[in-house]
Amino acid sequence: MSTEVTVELQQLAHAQGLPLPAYQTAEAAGLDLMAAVPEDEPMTLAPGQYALVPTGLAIALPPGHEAQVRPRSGLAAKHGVTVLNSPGTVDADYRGEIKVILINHGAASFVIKRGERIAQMVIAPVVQAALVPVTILSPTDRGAGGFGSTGR
Ligand SMILES: O=c1ccn([C@H]2C[C@H](O)[C@@H](COP(=O)(O)OP(=O)(O)OP(=O)(O)O)O2)c(=O)[nH]1
Ligand SMILES: [Mg+2]
Repeated sequence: MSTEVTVELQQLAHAQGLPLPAYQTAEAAGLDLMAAVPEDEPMTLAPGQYALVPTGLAIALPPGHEAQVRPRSGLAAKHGVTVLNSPGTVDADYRGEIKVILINHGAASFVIKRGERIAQMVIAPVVQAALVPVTILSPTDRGAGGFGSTGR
């Protein structure tokens, strides 16, 4: 079973009437985020275009956690629509509206209607680093090899 943390959720005025995000299945990792665009003003992404899409939601995460804004595979597979900065990072101390930067890599225009599930949000623990400046790093077998150094 997955672990559970309590996250305060604020539905902003322009999201009133939309359902709150919910896990779609028992072990789902992500909460679907909905577009809080006006009912009479859907947003259209022309091919190659990107935009900041409002969700009408703000959250207060417990310290030591983040929310990752990730694409929905269905939108990517069917329409070429994805999250431009994926995974977007929502910091635990952010109290503003969560927004999704959607980009249309598809060949056709993509219309985002109010309530459309545009991305998903995964809550995850965060480890902060205590950085220790050194002149020489501890050695390993790999060393500086990378980018295909172990062969194909
Ligand atoms: O997809 C995203 C990514 C970020 N944010 C919000 C929450 C996050 O805490 C804040 C800052 O995000 P980030 O650190 O990625 O952006 P930045 O360009 O570094 O801005 P800042 O200087 O405000 O940190 O913006 C979103 O709503 N959606
Ligand atoms: Mg930042």
